[in-house]
This record gives sequence, structure tokens and C-alpha cells, in this order.
Amino acid sequence: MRPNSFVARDPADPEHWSRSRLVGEVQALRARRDELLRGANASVETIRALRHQCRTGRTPDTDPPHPEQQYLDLLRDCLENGVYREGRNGGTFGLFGRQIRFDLSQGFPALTTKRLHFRSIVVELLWFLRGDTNTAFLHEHGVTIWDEWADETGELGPVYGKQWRSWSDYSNHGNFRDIDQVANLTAGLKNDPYGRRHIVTAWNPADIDEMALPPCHCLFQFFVADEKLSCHLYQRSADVFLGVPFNIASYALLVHLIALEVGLEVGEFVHSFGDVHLYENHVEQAHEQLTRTPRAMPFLHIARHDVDDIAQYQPRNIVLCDYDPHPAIRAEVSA
Ligand SMILES: Nc1nc(=O)c2c([nH]1)NC[C@@H]1CN(c3ccc(C(=O)N[C@@H](CCC(=O)O)C(=O)O)cc3)CN21
Ligand SMILES: O=c1ccn([C@H]2C[C@H](O)[C@@H](COP(=O)(O)O)O2)c(=O)[nH]1
Repeated sequence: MRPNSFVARDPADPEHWSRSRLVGEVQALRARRDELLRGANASVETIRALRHQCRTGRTPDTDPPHPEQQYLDLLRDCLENGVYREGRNGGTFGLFGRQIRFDLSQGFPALTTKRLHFRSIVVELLWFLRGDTNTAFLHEHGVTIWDEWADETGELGPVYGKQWRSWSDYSNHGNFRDIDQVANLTAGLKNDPYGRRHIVTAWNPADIDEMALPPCHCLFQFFVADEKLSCHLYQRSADVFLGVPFNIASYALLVHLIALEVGLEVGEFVHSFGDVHLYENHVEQAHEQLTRTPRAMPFLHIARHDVDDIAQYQPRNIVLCDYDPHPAIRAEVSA
């Protein structure tokens, strides 16, 4: 008997919701679970499914899909339908124009089908928010994900941090000014929450040639409704195996930090992709990940609420709780 079909469910059956029947089912499930837990031949997935049934009375088959399934579907879509092309830094299987979304109130969208190095994600986001473009800060925190693109002094040119916090504007007859898009964003959300102009863009055509890598997550917009803050990102180019899991978690974290700053609850993170691709040297890893079943989503704890500027958080102030993923899957980044 398949464990997932252990609870006989037929909504047409008038007995279906009878209390005694449910109690009986739950007792039988608990007994079966315990039996499985004792006999070491049960997979973790089976035990989880049974625990889930005991808690909710619902089989995973009838539940809404796990939010992470959208990512797994995107990964499979690249694998099965991506068009192979030789590009700047290797061959990829690419698609154009896709979208996924996460309700951040349901849990934090850190992938559970492989372990993410969450601290790297936190440190990288704080680095952007500091307006920093040199890898020294990343190195102080043991993060090396930008090393391949930095020059010998650690500089990356006017990348995300520069554009987010001090976009150079020379347009006013040579009178120079810096534009702090993040400060404008939080001020805008406080002053006119329902405004339609809450946009930050890292795509600065005048600076592209100076950047070590043109921005991939290049424009995002915030939206407020029902006291909840949502964010929509446009990512022009997306490395579905290595980059996208980082980008999802990074923007989910950004929504939490901005929501705290402006006094709102978190809403949705909507993620739109231009060119989304699987590098050919990630195909095996993608197959491995697609054999795995998502686990319960973790949640985020921000252990400090008294910062004047969002850039003042320390990595240790931001903690992912109840994160119990499948093991990491190693892959080479194509520079
Ligand atoms: N080809 C490519 N893909 C990217 O995702 C990417 C770039 N280039 N260039 C700029 C940044 C750097 N990013 C990176 C770079 C490396 C990893 C990476 O190697 N991740 C590993 C472990 C990272 C760690 O231990 O901190 C992983 O398994 O996720 C992730 C994102 C995202 N970006
Ligand atoms: O946050 C990021 C940064 C980069 N990427 C990926 C997307 C591409 O695979 C490369 C960039 O190469 P381009 O030739 O400039 O498109 O980096 C990502 O997924 N996420």
C-alpha cells in the first residue's frame, strides 16, 4: 500500500467527515508512522508525508503544490525545452520570458532541495545596500562569490551597490549629484505607499562599460496593498542552477528588510526572467536536484529592529530558522 493513499478519502461518502472515522484514521496513521519510524527502511520523505497527514489530515497529493515546485519546474523547463546555444562563457540551454512568485508570509523561499549558503546571500545583499563595489567587505565575511569578476584591487566598477545608493547624475548643466535610490524608495513607500513609481534600477547605460558584469537583476518595483509590501524583479539574465536560488533568497530578504523599515507586513515576491538558462556543465546537478522532494520552508528571524539605515544590519542579525534542506550540490560557476 502506498503511504500517501493510507487515508481513504471520498468526499461523496457521507461518512467522510464523521469524527469517529477521522479519529480512527489518525490513530491508524500514527501507528503506521511509528511502525515505519521503527523499521529503518522508511525514507525521510515517507516519514515526512505521514507526519504531514497526521497533522493536517490531508495527503500531499491533494495539497497545493509546494512553492519551491515553481523553481523545480523552471529548472526542468530549461533542461527539457531550453534551446542550446554557445554563449559568451559557455553553452547553455536557454528560454526567454518566465515568471515565478512566492507568498513571503508562508515562509522564507530558501530552496530546500539543495542547501543554500545563506550567509553568502545575506552578506552579498548587505554589501549592495552599503553601496559597496569592492570585494574587501565580502572577504571580511568569508564570501568569495564575486572573486572571478574583480580586478587585482577587488574592484568591480559601478555595479549594483553604486547604482542603488549613489547613481551619478550629471544631467543638470554639469552640476553633479548622487541619487540614493534605496533612500528614495523607502521615503516613497512611507509618503505615498500606493504610488506606482517605487522603482530601483541598476541598469545604467552610461556606466555599463565600466562594470565588471552588467547587472543581471536589473530593475525592481515595490507595491503596497492591505498593509503588505510586495516586490517584482526583472532579471535579464539568469543562471538557473547557481544564480537564481541566490537571487530568490536575496530579494525575499530585501522585501523583509524594507518592510521592517517602512512598517509593513511582507507580501509577495514576483520574479520575472528574460534569458533564463541552464549551463551545460550543470545538467547532471539539475537531474540530481529534480529527484528530490521539497521540505518545509524555513522562516526568517531578524534579530534587531533599531537600525537607522538598512545598511547597518550585521550578517549575524539575520538568521534563517528551521532550515532543513537536502545536501548542497556542487557546481562550477562560468565567469
Ligand atoms: N555564471 C554566473 N552565474 C551567476 O550566478 C553569477 C555570475 N555568473 N556572476 C556574478 C554573480 C556571482 N554569483 C554567484 C557566484 C557563485 C555562486 C556559487 O558558486 N554558489 C555555490 C556556493 C557558494 C558559497 O559557498 O557561498 C552554490 O552552491 O550555490 C553563486 C552565485 C551570481 N552571479
Ligand atoms: O545575480 C546574478 C548575477 C549573474 N547571474 C548570471 C546570469 C548569466 O549566466 C551570467 C551573466 O552573464 P551575461 O552574459 O552578462 O548575461 O550571470 C545570475 O543568474 N544572477
